[in-house]
Amino acid sequence: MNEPRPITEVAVGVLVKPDGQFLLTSRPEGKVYAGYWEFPGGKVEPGESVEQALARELREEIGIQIGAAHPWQTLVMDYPHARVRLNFCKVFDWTGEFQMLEGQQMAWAALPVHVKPVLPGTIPVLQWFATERGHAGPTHLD
Ligand SMILES: Nc1nc2c([nH]c(=O)n2[C@H]2C[C@H](O)[C@@H](COP(=O)(O)OP(=O)(O)OP(=O)(O)O)O2)c(=O)[nH]1
Repeated sequence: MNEPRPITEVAVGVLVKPDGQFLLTSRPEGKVYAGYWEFPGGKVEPGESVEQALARELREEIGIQIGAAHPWQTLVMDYPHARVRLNFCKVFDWTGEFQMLEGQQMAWAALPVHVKPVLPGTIPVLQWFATERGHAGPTHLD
């Protein structure tokens, strides 16, 4: 049997506003899946917890300071370029102005999501939201 591919831990932030809208950002030029929409986050560095990595990534990428990160769901994705474990955390509190420090775009979204394309690893999150919110019908546009 083949050895499983090594897994890269990724911390992902699901920022939710009081009205239920959630933040999506586009992947910057130069990264794999450039232009695809996702929840902001990035790889956990050695010695960091998921919560620490999330706070760092959101500070570096979108310029905000987050309050508590609430672990929500995890998902392993096997991409051609990597095998990743996405650690999705909900975040309800943050301070600072949003700044797209890597030239991304941002969008506050609701179901169904209108920005496209969305990253494959983002689609299950939209389905979790749909279940949580009793949303029927498509979660995003193809
Ligand atoms: N941030 C984020 N990454 C996701 C999501 N869904 C998903 O499959 N991924 C994948 C894409 C990448 O393979 C990996 C995240 O790595 P990344 O390239 O964004 O991480 P990073 O900011 O640390 O990048 P770098 O230092 O390697 O440039 O997780 C998502 O919703 N958000």
